[in-house]
Amino acid sequence: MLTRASNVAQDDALGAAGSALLAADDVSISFRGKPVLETVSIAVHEGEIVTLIGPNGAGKTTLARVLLGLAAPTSGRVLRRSGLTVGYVPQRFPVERIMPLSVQRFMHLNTGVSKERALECLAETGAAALADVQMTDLSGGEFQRVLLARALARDPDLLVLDEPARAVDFAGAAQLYALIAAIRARRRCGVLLISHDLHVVLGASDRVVCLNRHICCEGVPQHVAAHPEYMRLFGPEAAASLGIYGHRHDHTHSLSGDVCGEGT
Ligand SMILES: Nc1ncnc2c1ncn2[C@@H]1O[C@H](COP(=O)(O)OP(=O)(O)OP(=O)(O)O)[C@@H](O)[C@H]1O
Repeated sequence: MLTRASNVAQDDALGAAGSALLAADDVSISFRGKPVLETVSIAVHEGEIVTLIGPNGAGKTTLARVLLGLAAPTSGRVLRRSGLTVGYVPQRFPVERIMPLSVQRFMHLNTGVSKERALECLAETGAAALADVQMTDLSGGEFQRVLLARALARDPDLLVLDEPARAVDFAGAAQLYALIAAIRARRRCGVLLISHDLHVVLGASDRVVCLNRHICCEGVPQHVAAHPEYMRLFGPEAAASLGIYGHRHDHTHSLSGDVCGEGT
């Protein structure tokens, strides 16, 4: 359940950020006097996948939390489209190991989602067969699909996914990002992704924002991959490898990741 920071404006001031669903405007935040974000502006629009990348400790999760109203910025504003529904999958989601909890029960826990809706959303993320499995028995990739299904059950306008491919191998990460791209194509929701899996995730992104306390560079993946600031942060090898994986979004994907249509 989201709480709202006092300076989240739910108003028409989004004009400043165009048709954004959610935007940060010159946001700064410090913890115990240590600056973590400095004058950061970012916006996520309907139907686009924006990926936030940056080294460990760059402030990515903090920025997501500020955008969601879970942390109050020291200065700057967060602007949210009126009535916006957000599905948030945080980086860590501890599941009580002592208490038995099936996937089906987890889907209902504090959500008020019906059994049918829960099963529909599990099917959408390819996790329908897991409904009776215990949460503690899920693999890393299965766990992420269940978390994603739970976020989708809110019928969100915007998905915020913090490191969804953490604890997932390379092939599993590619499948997961194909799934996220397919969900975006079907639902036309906005997606804010936080990731370290640069060469997989950049191919699934419309826009990349490279953060290291401040925004170092941003733009379409190819632009960011060639940017000197990106190369400085991640090294020329990382930048070169992106050329192999970059693709234009001129098609959509099925749940299995297969190309299944033209023109997203
Ligand atoms: N509530 C807090 N109190 C104090 N310091 C914090 C708090 N939240 C975050 N920080 C600090 O802010 C910095 C940025 O953390 P954050 O988790 O946003 O980075 P990140 O880019 O998401 O990192 P990672 O890629 O390792 O997950 C870190 O130095 C972290 O210790």
